[in-house]
Amino acid sequence: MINQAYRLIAPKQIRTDFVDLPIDDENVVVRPTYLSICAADQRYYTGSRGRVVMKQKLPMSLIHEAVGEVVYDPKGEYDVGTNVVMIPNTPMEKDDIIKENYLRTSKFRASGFDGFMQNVVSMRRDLIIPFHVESRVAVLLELTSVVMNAVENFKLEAHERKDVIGIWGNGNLGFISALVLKKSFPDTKVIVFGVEEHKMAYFSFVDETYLINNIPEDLRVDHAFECVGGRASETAINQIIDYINPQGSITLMGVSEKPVAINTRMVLEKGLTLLGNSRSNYDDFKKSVELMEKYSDVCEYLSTIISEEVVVQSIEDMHRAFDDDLNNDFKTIMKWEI
Ligand SMILES: NC(=O)C1=CN([C@@H]2O[C@H](COP(=O)(O)OP(=O)(O)OC[C@H]3O[C@@H](n4cnc5c(N)ncnc54)[C@H](OP(=O)(O)O)[C@@H]3O)[C@@H](O)[C@H]2O)C=CC1
Ligand SMILES: O=C(CO)[C@H](O)[C@H](O)COP(=O)(O)O
Ligand SMILES: [Zn+2]
Repeated sequence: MINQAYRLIAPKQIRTDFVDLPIDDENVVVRPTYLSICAADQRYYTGSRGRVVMKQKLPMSLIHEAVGEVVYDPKGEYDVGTNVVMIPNTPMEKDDIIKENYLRTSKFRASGFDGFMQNVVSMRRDLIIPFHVESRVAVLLELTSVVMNAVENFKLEAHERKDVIGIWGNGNLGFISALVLKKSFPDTKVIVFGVEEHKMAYFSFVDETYLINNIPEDLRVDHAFECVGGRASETAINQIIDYINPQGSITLMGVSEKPVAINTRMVLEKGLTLLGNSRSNYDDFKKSVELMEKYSDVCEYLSTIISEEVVVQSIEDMHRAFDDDLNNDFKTIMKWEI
């Protein structure tokens, strides 16, 4: 079967490629319905990954945050029309110790192989999960699963005193991290730190918010989540080091193109633990689906960070979505009608 893949071939240039669609019993054909733009997609779209990496990765369909509906299942396990989330991490082997989203042999959609900007996607049967919430909110499942991965790691590695958790970064990742942490640790005080005052208004469910240039001198957190990324994560991580109690854990999630200089002398002096977190696996998605299906308020809060919904019926609409996204406070989603 011939399929259309909308591939980035150079910064801000998208081409329609006609590709063969693999169909066999191990795959289910899914038609994307909603796609959501991640900062990682923007780094490719705007070409800010640098020439060497761009050359290695392109041409490539973008987007790794997507839901869709089943259009064909050779084994008949899924009814046509079933809403499913598509898991972007594609493990090529099993490992008893290392999580599949960290295995160097795993492939990841829109990071070296085609993402979900396609007419239909042939998905491995073990990489789709049905859901029963609004699709336009369910499209945030991937980002939620990334937080689930990080919170699971935090539960395993951080000491048990969790009176105060600080989240640096009042954007998409910080918002969902705050939401999941409040549900996971209802007795813990969750404080969000950011730059823009107006974005703090979205964080009505957390205990306190502070602008980073107006933090009380004596404020302390037991643990912290860094949800900033880019060059700004250097400032954020060093500020966390200043405000965290000894032997606290710092959950690192922000992606930076360049190495980040941090105050390692104080990391040693306070006996801090740095936890690296990236992407997610099937179980993290399963927990995210259960979270959304169990708590209707979670879906309501998540819908507040959908800044714009762009109906995509042409390549021009795709460009508009990516261009608008650069100025949107939170998430830009695409209603996929091409
Ligand atoms: N580890 C993983 O698997 C994943 C990582 N990410 C990464 O996480 C990072 C954040 O993504 P996302 O939330 O979508 O991005 P956003 O831009 O939505 O959020 C970042 C937020 O941090 C704020 N900020 C900037 N500087 C500071 C600072 N010094 N202290 C506190 N807050 C600050 C920004 O404010 P302002 O906008 O006003 O500057 C913004 O609100 C990115 O690098 C992204 O690639 C995303 C998904 C998965
Ligand atoms: O956004 C993410 C997961 O949701 C990851 O940060 C992203 O996959 C990293 O990929 P790349 O190395 O291609 O930037
Ligand atoms: Zn992402």
